[in-house]
Amino acid sequence: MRVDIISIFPDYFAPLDLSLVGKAQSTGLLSVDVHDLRKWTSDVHRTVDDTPYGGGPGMVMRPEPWGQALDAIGPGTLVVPSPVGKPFTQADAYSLAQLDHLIFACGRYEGIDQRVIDDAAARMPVLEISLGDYVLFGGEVAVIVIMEAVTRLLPGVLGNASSLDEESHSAGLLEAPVYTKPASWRDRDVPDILRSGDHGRIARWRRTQSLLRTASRRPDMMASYPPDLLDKSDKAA
Ligand SMILES: Nc1c(O)cccc1[N+](=O)[O-]
Repeated sequence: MRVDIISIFPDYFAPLDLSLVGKAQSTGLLSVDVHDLRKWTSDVHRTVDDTPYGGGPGMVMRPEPWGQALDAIGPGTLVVPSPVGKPFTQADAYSLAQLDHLIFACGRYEGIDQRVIDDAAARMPVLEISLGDYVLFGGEVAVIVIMEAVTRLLPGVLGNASSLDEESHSAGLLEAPVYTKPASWRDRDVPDILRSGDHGRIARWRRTQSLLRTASRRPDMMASYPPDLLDKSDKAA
């Protein structure tokens, strides 16, 4: 997978050289190129913003630098993290992980001139994605989150791909609580079932805990969980 990131703060993306994303780059599973938007400015002050038409607070990112940057880097699938985007889900991470070329546009200020999105959409798929209903300074941190969610799904990145099967949000439920040694810690013991060695009962316990946790914390997920995936033993939970 090829990834291009366009930002006025390219240094924000140093974390992508760390951990598994960094390893994915070093093993050739992923290439990440970060571009300073100001490279496509032509004035002495390397201006990327201007006042909004129609008035209002703040500044808007000018279309010219973005248009030239996307002309140079595209086509690909343009991903624009934005508070007005579609909420990002694990399903979206899986979809993005299937693509060959992602281009991330990091907006700042009050956002990017709408014509940049409209012009790009005439030449490539454009996805406006939101991480949540809150306001950030810009799209950079959202790109790091999306990059981590997507990279870990690339074949060969995780040593044990089966761990993807049961983790939260992949199976449509929150995962069960996890424990490790010691068996007792500050007078709190690991549930006996997990030390029983009875893998069938352990699997059922984890399933029950997953359903209970999802029902109590994410009723929205429970409501959209396919009923035919709930079996008789679940209903007893
Ligand atoms: N919420 C927000 C923002 O305020 C600015 C850029 C991106 C996002 N987001 O992805 O959620």
